[in-house]
Amino acid sequence: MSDKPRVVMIGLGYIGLPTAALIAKSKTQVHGVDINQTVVDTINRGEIHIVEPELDEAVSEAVKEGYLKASTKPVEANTYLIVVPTPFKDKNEPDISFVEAATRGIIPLLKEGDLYIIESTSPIGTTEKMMGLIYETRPELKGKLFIAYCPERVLPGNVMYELVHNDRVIGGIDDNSTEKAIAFYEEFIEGDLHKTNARTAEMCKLVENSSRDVQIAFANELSLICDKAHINVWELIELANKHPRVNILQPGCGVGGHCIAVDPYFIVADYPMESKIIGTAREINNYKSFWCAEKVKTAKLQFEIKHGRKPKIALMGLAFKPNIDDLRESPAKYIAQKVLQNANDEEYYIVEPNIENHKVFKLTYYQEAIDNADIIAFLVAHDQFKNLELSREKVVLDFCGVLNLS
Ligand SMILES: NC(=O)C1=CN([C@@H]2O[C@H](COP(=O)(O)OP(=O)(O)OC[C@H]3O[C@@H](n4cnc5c(N)ncnc54)[C@H](O)[C@@H]3O)[C@@H](O)[C@H]2O)C=CC1
Ligand SMILES: CC(=O)N[C@@H]1[C@@H](OP(=O)(O)OP(=O)(O)OC[C@H]2O[C@@H](n3ccc(=O)[nH]c3=O)[C@H](O)[C@@H]2O)O[C@H](C(=O)O)[C@@H](O)[C@@H]1O
Repeated sequence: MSDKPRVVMIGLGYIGLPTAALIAKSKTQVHGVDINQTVVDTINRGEIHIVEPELDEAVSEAVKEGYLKASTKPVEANTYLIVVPTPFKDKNEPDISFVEAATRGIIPLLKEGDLYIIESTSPIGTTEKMMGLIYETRPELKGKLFIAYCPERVLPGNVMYELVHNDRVIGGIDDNSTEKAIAFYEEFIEGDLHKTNARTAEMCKLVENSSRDVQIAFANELSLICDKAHINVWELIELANKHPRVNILQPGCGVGGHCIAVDPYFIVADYPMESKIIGTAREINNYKSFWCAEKVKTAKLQFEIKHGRKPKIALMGLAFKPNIDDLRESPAKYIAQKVLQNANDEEYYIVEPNIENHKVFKLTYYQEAIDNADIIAFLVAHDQFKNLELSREKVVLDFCGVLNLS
């Protein structure tokens, strides 16, 4: 067993578990903590509870070699990483209660010289707040701990690669904390490690995702304008992007996932007067989902008037983005819920090729839906939906450009 610092990783989800496995790979003993007993048991069997390429081998090896163990309670270590959820509450206010609970859980274990790092996406000032909480409970440790914030930037689906190769931004509550955290990450990260302070690092994460949200909002706004102007928005963007300094993103049926659709609110909640573009981008991206649902309803009515019968409608995709099975904050799911409200289930085919069963939606195989539907609404540009043969009689609503991008 190694003499390197023992690490406690609190939160063993989409980010905490891959990170724990990566640290364990460098022969550092990692103690993973999760409040979910099923998660803990699964990991201790060397198995995983989430879908992420290459994670199963990494966890199985780390557990087999004895470098990764999980439990529901933290143990004494030298380094503590907080990687728990940071959702939002009503009125789009950030909820840091998980970070606080995780921090409270380790306060009794802390000793002089320990390193405490928050990786959870957090509103500005969270690291300072947690420092306050720690020193309020353990005043004898004041100034004797290293405290830092280091946001995670990995893209789901490519986590094992990006964990190692992405650059990281590391901000301590003082220079010594930053240096100590850099020395820790240097052990297993190959990307460049950029030094800053905790508040800037917190803001940096929020800004990265807000920037993407704003850029997608621009594309979604264009799609609304182009719909009225009878211009193919996909062709338009492709042409505009031929300019050497223009790079417009793709419109879709809204922005989903528990990061880009959430994190910008962490800025807006604290700085509502100053964050006009960020707030408006959120509104545009949310509105785009509503607009798509209304388009489906209108197409249905028009069909009924024209043909004197109710159409069969296929909703293609439920996930929050292409080729994944994650439905968190999914605009496609929102649209499906919206159009199914007060509708007869029999009128709809719901298709999600990355999921076998869903507890609310009855799922249909995509080819069956395509063959039998009168109206086909593409909500997510899954690979399976590309290059499909569609009869000319069908009404096609391509909200995600899957037919144009094929
Ligand atoms: N999933 C992603 O793509 C990315 C997520 N992030 C951020 O990383 C943080 C974690 O996200 P995920 O790993 O996706 O969340 P997750 O929901 O997959 O996992 C979090 C885990 O923490 C556990 N947990 C909650 N409270 C706890 C506590 N007090 N003690 C111990 N365990 C506790 C939960 O049971 C869960 O297993 C969030 O702040 C998120 O915004 C950042 C970059 C990418
Ligand atoms: C700045 C950035 O690229 N952040 C990444 C993002 O991951 P996520 O999977 O949520 O991002 P994404 O692929 O842009 O998808 C978000 C949403 O935006 C939509 N989307 C994306 C690109 C585009 O041109 N048009 C569009 O409509 C997607 O369909 C999806 O609904 O958020 C992650 C996070 O913070 O959890 C972060 O680690 C990732 O690096």
